[in-house]
Amino acid sequence: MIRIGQGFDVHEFAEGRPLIIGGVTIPHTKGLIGHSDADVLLHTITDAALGAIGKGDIGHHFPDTDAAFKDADSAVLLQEVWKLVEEEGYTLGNVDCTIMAQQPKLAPHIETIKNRVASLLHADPSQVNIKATTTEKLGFVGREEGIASLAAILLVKA
Ligand SMILES: Nc1ccn([C@@H]2O[C@H](COP(=O)(O)O)[C@@H](O)[C@H]2O)c(=O)n1
Ligand SMILES: C[C@@]1(CO)OP(=O)(O)OP(=O)(O)OC[C@H]1O
Repeated sequence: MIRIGQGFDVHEFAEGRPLIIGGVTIPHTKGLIGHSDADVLLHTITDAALGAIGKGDIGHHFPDTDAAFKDADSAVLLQEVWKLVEEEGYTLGNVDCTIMAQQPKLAPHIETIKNRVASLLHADPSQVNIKATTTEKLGFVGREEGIASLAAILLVKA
């Protein structure tokens, strides 16, 4: 049995915030804001996993009106969702992600992010692919107002 899911998320930049992507703190002049730690990549993967098992979205499971999730570590939220995935009998086939960021340059951090995501999904790094792209200075990403992210995930059950 296989199940496919996709995810998309956007977070806005603000001064004085750490930039956390894929559970990794990336040195930059500003970070992303949200109710949680605003880890745009982990939110995208969380939504893709929930989509694959037909269980709604991140805001349904962790409402941004609930103080319990204020400044939440998005790695913990993903781990909770991954428990649901495993309870359904699925493991990761592969996940492919695209991060849209004009700045900072993410290439030096991709390997670290990939290893961290693989560990959160109880998978081998070869099952995780992380890509980065600018939007050629166009739109909100191009104006460095925020970062967007996309993911496609395949779950497999023996
Ligand atoms: N934030 C980013 C964006 C892109 N990269 C790397 O640069 C390559 C070229 O980007 P284009 O937007 O011009 O296609 C891209 O393939 C990534 O390898 C990056 O490291 N960080
Ligand atoms: C993660 C949650 C919960 O803290 O808050 P945000 O950091 O605002 O992120 P978003 O991508 O809007 O997803 C759902 C939320 O309920």
